[in-house]
Amino acid sequence: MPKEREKRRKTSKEAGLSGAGISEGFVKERRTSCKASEIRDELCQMTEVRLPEVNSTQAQTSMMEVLRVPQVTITPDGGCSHEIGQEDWADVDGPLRRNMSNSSISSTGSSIESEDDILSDNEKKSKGNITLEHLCEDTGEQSKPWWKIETIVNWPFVGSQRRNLSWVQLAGHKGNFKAGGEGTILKKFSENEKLCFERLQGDVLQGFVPGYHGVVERDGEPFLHMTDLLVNFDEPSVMDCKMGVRTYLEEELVRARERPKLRRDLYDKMLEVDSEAPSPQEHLQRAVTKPRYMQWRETLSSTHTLGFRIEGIKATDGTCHTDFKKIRSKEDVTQVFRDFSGVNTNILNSYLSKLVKIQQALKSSEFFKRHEVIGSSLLFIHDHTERAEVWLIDFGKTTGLPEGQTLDHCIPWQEGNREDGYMWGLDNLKRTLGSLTNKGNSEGTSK
Ligand SMILES: O=P(O)(O)O[C@H]1[C@H](O)[C@@H](OP(=O)(O)O)[C@H](OP(=O)(O)O)[C@@H](OP(=O)(O)O)[C@H]1O
Ligand SMILES: Nc1ncnc2c1ncn2[C@@H]1O[C@H](COP(=O)(O)OP(=O)(O)O)[C@@H](O)[C@H]1O
Repeated sequence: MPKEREKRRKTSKEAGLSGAGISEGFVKERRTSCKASEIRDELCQMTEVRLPEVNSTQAQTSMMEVLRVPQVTITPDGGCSHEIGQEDWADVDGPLRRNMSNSSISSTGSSIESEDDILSDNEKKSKGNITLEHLCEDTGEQSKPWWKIETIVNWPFVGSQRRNLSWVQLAGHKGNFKAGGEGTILKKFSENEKLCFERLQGDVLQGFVPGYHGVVERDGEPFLHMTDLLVNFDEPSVMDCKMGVRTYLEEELVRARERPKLRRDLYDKMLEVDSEAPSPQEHLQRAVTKPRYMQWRETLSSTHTLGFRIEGIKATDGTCHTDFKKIRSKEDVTQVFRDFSGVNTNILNSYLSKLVKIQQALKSSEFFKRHEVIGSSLLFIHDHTERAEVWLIDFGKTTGLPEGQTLDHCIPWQEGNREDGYMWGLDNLKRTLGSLTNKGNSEGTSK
């Protein structure tokens, strides 16, 4: 695997409602400077903005979305439409196709993509219940680490460990996880995620992320060894919420401009959801760039409107659902939470108090202050005992800022400021859950 790809191997995620579903502070801030129509026009000029068709009742919300997250459409010539040339076509359909999708704008930041990048979504994306393979022999030893760094931990694997593990993977790429020792899992190595785990040790957020046990090698491949968060639950219900107003790194945008790469797999994924989503040019080239795909996904879902989106759910009946791409409005998101929690107020209150603790920890976290948190998720887990927990997972695209720079995580993103809207999304998530527990809400099934 090319080194660069390992660095940014998708392990991904990230996020940000007020009563009106929109940050009032932000709206006020913009109102003082100019009218919405002027801002829109300005943005449309600065970037190629794709405004969704809206009816009058949606208009204000949609406008605010546009204002909060500028849409930057990357086209193959770096911003302007152009006729697709022979070279581009070769990239899309020819022998270079493998390289094409592994552009410098891929999630991994690699300039050469691996074979799995040309697999279809169904082939490469995990959709729920899986069996984790156990790569460890019962020798009581792990294979000799190839990794020369000192963070490798000799984790004491024991003979009684399970060979295979029924597990739930609601997002991410297939094959990214293996069973670890008792109560642990192995995730495909990413230098970036490793750095984050190391920096999180000792930070106030440590208690809110999976326990980290270092890097281990299995079958010649490095893995991050971490606690399986499902382990103390009995047939858990699980939800993955990807946090933030943006799901791609600024550097991916920059690279896409400098060296745009067309991806047929992302075009195909777009078509599966909405055959009218690609522009005429994109239909012609049968490919889109990754930022274009990611921005389309953000606008289609609640990422832009609420600063978080639902990626996947394992429901109480054991079924898994990952078809939430068009869950966008506050009402739709709330309905998904209603179904997920069964409107059990004990569970909802536990989730809420956990979110409050997470928010407090985030506010004082040095790690959070100094990182652009992209593609990270909050993992909600509860079971029939009404135990309910929330953890932060997936730091594959969480990136440290230059020395001295910090983020607010609430102010709107503008290219260059690296803001991610995580806190705004968390606020909206709390409001969504809170709306289901309001006193006087006859739906509550307090037990
Ligand atoms: O959810 P869908 O619509 O399938 O789109 C996926 C997700 O955004 C992945 O993020 P996550 O893993 O956080 O869910 C992302 O991986 P990155 O996080 O590596 O960017 C994939 O990029 P590619 O792997 O480049 O296709 C992208 O195709
Ligand atoms: N430590 C963990 N414990 C339990 N489940 C986890 C853990 N980490 C990840 N998962 C599961 O795996 C899925 C994908 O995880 P993630 O870290 O986002 O992988 P990727 O980087 O491939 O996107 C999550 O949606 C969740 O279901």
